[in-house]
Amino acid sequence: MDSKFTLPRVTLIALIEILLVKKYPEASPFHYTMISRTWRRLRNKSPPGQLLLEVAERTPNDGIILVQGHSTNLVITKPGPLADVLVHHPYDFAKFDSVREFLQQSLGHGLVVVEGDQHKFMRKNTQPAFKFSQIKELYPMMWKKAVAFTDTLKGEIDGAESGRVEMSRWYGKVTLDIVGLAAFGRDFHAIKNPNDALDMARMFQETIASIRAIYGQIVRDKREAIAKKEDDHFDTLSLLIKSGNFSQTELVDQMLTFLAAGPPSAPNLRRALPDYPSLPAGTDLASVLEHLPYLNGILHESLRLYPTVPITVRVAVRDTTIGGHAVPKGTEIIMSPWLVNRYTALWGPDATEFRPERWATTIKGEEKVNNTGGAASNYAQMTFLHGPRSCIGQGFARAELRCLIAAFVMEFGWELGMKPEEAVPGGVITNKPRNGLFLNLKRV
Ligand code: HEM
Repeated sequence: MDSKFTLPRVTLIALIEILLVKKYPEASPFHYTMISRTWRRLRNKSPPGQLLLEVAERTPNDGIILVQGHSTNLVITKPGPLADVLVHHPYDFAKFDSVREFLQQSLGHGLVVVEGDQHKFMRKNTQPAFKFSQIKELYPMMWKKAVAFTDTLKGEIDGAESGRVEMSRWYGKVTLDIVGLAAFGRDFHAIKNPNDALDMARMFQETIASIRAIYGQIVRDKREAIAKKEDDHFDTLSLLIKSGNFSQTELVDQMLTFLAAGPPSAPNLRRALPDYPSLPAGTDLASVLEHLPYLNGILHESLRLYPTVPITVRVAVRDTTIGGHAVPKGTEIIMSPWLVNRYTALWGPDATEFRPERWATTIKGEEKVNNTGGAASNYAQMTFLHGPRSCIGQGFARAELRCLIAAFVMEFGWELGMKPEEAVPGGVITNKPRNGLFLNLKRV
């Protein structure tokens, strides 16, 4: 990277720097650096967000790094400024029109896409479907699907004691099944029948129009069932219809949004679930799984180090402030869960190490789950963002991952089934295994 700093480049940077300080005198207290847009090219060679992390690690900063390309960008790195953007005045910032237009093609006017008052209204009316008591009700269904997932993996190794399996294909399908049941009360059976006509992952690529038609029908069916009082389900769609706040089109858009968002990872377990795989009547699975320190440590640590959304970008829609500094309308704001989640300033020198034990605290000789991973601020964990534009499905996603990890470790031991250097994250908008994820599974 240092070789990029040739004399003409440094001169240019210095010139831009002077102009910037003139144009934004209030920005002068920022510890800032000038970064050329050519870094974008470099970024493609490393996981999205990695370059921003390297910039932050090299640049002393108080939470905001000014990056000047053809427009002014602020990279937000620390809790105070993150809280300003995400929680204190979130509606001063919006997604880029181009991003929204792109998402709109598949998600219509779903929650991810809308802004301002429309977002406030929709969020308020969608939130009840995702509250804790609601998710608790979904645990047994998620568990059933997690066990079906392990059965499918056993089939993949032809019932043998061990075998090599590409995992990402299957977790996409099982999360689709879980979201299908949770959102519509409908089982797509994607995991059992890879060629099912309702295999949404494939259909998304084929034609959005036909998906909308199918969802339209599902919504109409559900409305009819509710009208005839035949529906007593806890699924999200039932709750949204019953709220009376959404039109037919809005309901279809929300459903598309949830399905697109779904797919994004024992001994104590055996003690906690002695009758595995069955759950004796009355088992409070949510409270069993949420209190296992190591299971939760693995879950939190995986989400921390491999955030599904590595970078998210906003634009200031009015003159505003961040961290006490004036930020003019039009300024671009870059927030990177990849950067923040791995930043030594927030996590210490072992920031990039996978250490599930950081999420457990020993109290009176007993290991208890903690929800900070030892970081001083909640904002050090940005996988689901924070505030009114945070992931509304985060409790749901954690619950489903707890079930999937638990059922998986009850059935299998594993080793990496590919070269370690090939098991790397990639993707442009979302993080996923660049070359698939091959594991050598061994029945336990
Ligand atoms: C590990 C799984 C998941 C991760 C890491 C994740 C992460 C995120 C992130 C980072 C955002 C904010 C995106 C941005 O503003 O740039 C988001 C938004 C959202 N997520 Fe998730 N998500 C996950 C699973 C889910 C699930 C399972 C659902 C629904 C069932 C869901 C529903 C949504 C919705 C509706 C939004 C938009 C919220 C709003 O703008 O008000 N997500 N998610």
